[in-house]
Amino acid sequence: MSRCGSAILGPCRHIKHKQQKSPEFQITTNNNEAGATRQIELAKEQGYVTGLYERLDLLRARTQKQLDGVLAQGGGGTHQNRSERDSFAGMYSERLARLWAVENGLCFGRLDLTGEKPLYIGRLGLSDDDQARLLIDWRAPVAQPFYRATPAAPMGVTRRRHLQTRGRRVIGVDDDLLDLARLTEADRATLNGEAALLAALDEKRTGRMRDIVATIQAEQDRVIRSDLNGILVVQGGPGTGKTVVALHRAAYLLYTHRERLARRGVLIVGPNLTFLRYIEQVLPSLGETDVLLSTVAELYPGVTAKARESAEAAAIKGSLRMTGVVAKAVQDRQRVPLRPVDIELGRYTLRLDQRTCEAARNRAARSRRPHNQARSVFVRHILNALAKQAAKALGRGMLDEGDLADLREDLRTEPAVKTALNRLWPYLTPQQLLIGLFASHERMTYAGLSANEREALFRQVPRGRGDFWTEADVPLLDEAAELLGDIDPGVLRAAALHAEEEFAAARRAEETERDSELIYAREVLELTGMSDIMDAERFAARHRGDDVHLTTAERAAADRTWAYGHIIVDEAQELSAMAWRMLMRRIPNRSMTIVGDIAQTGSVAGTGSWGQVLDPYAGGRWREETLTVNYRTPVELMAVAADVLRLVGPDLKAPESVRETGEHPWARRIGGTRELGPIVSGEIVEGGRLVVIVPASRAAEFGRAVTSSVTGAVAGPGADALEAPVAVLTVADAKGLEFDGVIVVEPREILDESPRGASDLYVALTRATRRLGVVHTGDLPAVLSRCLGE
Ligand SMILES: Nc1ncnc2c1ncn2[C@@H]1O[C@H](COP(=O)(O)OP(=O)(O)OP(=O)(O)O)[C@@H](O)[C@H]1O
Repeated sequence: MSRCGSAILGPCRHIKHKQQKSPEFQITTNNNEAGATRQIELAKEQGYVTGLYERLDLLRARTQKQLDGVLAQGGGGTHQNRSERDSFAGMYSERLARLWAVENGLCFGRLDLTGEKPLYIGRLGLSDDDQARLLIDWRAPVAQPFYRATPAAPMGVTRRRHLQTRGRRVIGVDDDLLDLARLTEADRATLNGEAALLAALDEKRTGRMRDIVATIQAEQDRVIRSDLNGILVVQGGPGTGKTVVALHRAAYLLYTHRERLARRGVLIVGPNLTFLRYIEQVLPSLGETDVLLSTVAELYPGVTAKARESAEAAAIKGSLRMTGVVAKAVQDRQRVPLRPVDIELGRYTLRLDQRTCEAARNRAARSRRPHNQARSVFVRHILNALAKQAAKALGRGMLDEGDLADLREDLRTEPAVKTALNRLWPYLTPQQLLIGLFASHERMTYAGLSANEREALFRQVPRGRGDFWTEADVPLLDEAAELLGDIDPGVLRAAALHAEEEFAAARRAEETERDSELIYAREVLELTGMSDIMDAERFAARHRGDDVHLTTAERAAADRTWAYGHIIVDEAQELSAMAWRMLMRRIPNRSMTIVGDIAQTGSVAGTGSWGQVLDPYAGGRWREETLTVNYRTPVELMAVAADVLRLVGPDLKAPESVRETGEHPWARRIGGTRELGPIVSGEIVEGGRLVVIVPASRAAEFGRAVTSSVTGAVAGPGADALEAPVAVLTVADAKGLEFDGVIVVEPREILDESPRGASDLYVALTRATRRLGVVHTGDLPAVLSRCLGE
């Protein structure tokens, strides 16, 4: 027992810690007879499981044959024939993928029910040719008692058996006896209620999250099977299974509402790419592949938001006030010129005065259409005025409507008129709008940003197509897209044809014109950029129906206006108000699962309460479930973290750890960075994963110190960080992840470097499944000294 820890074990869960078994589960026999009975049970289960795999092989062979048959028909025939073949081929491929996905752990449980044949529970449902049930899908309603039955409420279950398998071999059975009156001597030989869970929790970490289908706990099962409709918030401390439960919920919802969700798709939003990598194998292992995993940074099609920026800039951009700023920035681009605009047309000069421009602008604004669509109203008004002037100039006096229409058309294609119209009311992509805004103090002032805000947000116009966009820009691009509306693909294509011409014009402009003109020229280039053209092509292709081969997730990812069937948000406390606004646009039916922990909020733009985030969209109509048991962090380590949690909020309650390991956390004072390497080397977990969590402001320095002295160590986020034996990460990068061992470096600096420093330190201290160490140069922060002090 640690100095600080105490064995706080779960409330009324059916599986408890080994040393804390409830009397019902403490029946064990250790003699030879029991060993023999156990072997007999194993052999029986092996027989059944072998039969299931034979059935699975048969179904795979049959489905493969059906798929081969369809593919052998080739690509000929009518459009209808082709489309039917495509959909059959899609259906068989999908079924085949599902049958292959369940190879590992096909069957993991058995339910013995009063007066009925046992039910075997597994990753999918199987029946024989006479439709007799062989295996029940874990998501089916009849499988529910496997996760929910307790001795107090057995739900008709007399025994719940966990089958441990390796490949196709049954290597162990592990029983919960729920109806003790029916206990036989043979039953007593295989009792070991909590073994399956503890075995799963004790395994070394591989850098990838595993599914928990065999050991879902009752409070988690309630969340997984909660109704599809409405917003469900799952609040829970670190390690309570929020992520893993959210993923199983996705699989459950797809199974239960397959048709609805297959059409509209499910989106899972995670905090960063490393995290998505960490969880990406869970759903495929449950046989579900057509789900879109994304970060907020990737939610705007065609934009890769990789650039970094200050926390201050991100916080400004995350605030709801930016809706007004973006709206003003659009207005700013609907200019009324300060002086009349002269348009040279050969021998004639036409003049656009301010009154005409203002009238055209007001008419366009009154149309209430987005900027790019309202442009046609503006253009019509201006062309009318110019046509009348031109008629006069040509000495043609009174013209009828037909003649005027011809004149308007001639003027529309005149380059000088086009240039004038583009300046007065340009077609704008969201990218152009924001690039122009952040590159100009004048525009930012007009949009309502203060001097300090302008200072934080100012960015030069990008020179190339390098990393320009940040994660916090993405909701702003989305906001701008709403206000600007689409640009007609025809216009974009025409613009592309003139790209070369415009490139030259832009270069000339760059040489001769003032700053704002330069920006304008660059924007023209952006407007004619290939990425926009490709999007337009894809858009057109989708409308022609050419995109049938895309999965729902792929189609959804390419379409900013896609409305999903369900959205799951993980680490949801980190999202800014603007990010929520963007997400809510993608889920008009508000069917959402939001998982997170308010105590772990690290982002300055993140949230301090679920009501604050959700009430504007759901008006109080959302429900909350709480997860209370920590499956990751052992008792000994959680005692350290609990002290820090009190710093986050004196009333916050740490989750109860399910395990004790007997391994005590340690703290070591060092003289300098040089000493870090040997300490890290000494903590490497053979065959497991170790993370060194460092203050963000010194990530590069500590990264170098560790990677230069520890073989195989990597610094910074990414797939390598998950796979390497040692990774050096900041708290933000380690959020949501877990490791066998954790070393937290300079906790004082982590506390001090952000207004949410206490939450950050809490997150850092709760990443370990087994070992925790703290390394510091100065004094240990007081909050750690109770458990780690001398
Ligand atoms: N019922 C269970 N059976 C086996 N393992 C479980 C179970 N529930 C949770 N776990 C394991 O506990 C660990 C923590 O789960 P998870 O990462 O989902 O927690 P979390 O609440 O999202 O944590 P955090 O808030 O710190 O990100 C994971 O390894 C997960 O697989």
